[in-house]
Amino acid sequence: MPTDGLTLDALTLTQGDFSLSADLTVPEGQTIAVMGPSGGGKSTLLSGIAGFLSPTSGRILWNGQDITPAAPAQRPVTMLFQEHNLFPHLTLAQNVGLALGPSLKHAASPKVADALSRVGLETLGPRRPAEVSGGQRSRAALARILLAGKPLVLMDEPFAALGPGLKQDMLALVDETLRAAGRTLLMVTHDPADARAIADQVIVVEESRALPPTPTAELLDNPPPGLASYLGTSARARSSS
Ligand SMILES: Nc1ncnc2c1ncn2[C@@H]1O[C@H](COP(=O)(O)OP(=O)(O)OP(=O)(O)O)[C@@H](O)[C@H]1O
Repeated sequence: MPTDGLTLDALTLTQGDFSLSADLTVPEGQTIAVMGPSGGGKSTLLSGIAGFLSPTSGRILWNGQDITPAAPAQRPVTMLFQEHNLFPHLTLAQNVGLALGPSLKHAASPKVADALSRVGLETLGPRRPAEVSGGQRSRAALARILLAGKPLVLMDEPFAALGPGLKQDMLALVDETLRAAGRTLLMVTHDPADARAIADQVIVVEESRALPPTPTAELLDNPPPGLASYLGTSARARSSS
């Protein structure tokens, strides 16, 4: 079994009477789209990897090291939710500075200025989240992830609330900045266009299983029956464009 990257070794995750199994490896540095029908277990998978949900069996390894017993903060993992988790009473610089520790003094660090400039927010550090646009809030959340320095980044439909143009811009920025930083990204999305835009491979989550990653074009050009019916005609329309 390869040891570089994320390995889910005979993993079972359980929520109520729902159970998800996974036995797969994600190579370090890759961008992976996580796709599948609603209720299939995509968020359950991310919660297990992040450590919010303890597995009922199996192990989670990062670069060969067993992280299954580690608390979320001790894992090499950071997670971005749709609402981005910015504190409304703090400035963008203070929010980004939290990646360096709980003191608000980190807002003045050159590292925060650098992270803000990498996402195009160099002048907006003093503003609060309510004083910037939705796209700019997404950028601030991405800056915090870049600064946090964790090698594995999880995103659960991160930009669903943005309009299509803005979403594309954010995906391009995520791709550019996380790849440059050598991060491994698992991103839940319902949109095959998102996967085609940035994902090297896709993990399909359906019928209580997370399947091993498959190269994006190969999978979306010829989806297995379960994924094809979930994607409907949209995947075919996009694959021919
Ligand atoms: N806290 C919980 N307790 C019991 N069952 C849960 C809990 N959270 C989720 N489930 C169930 O687990 C299954 C998988 O849910 P999950 O949220 O992982 O799916 P998903 O693929 O992310 O769906 P969606 O695309 O709709 O967000 C569902 O059947 C859901 O009802």
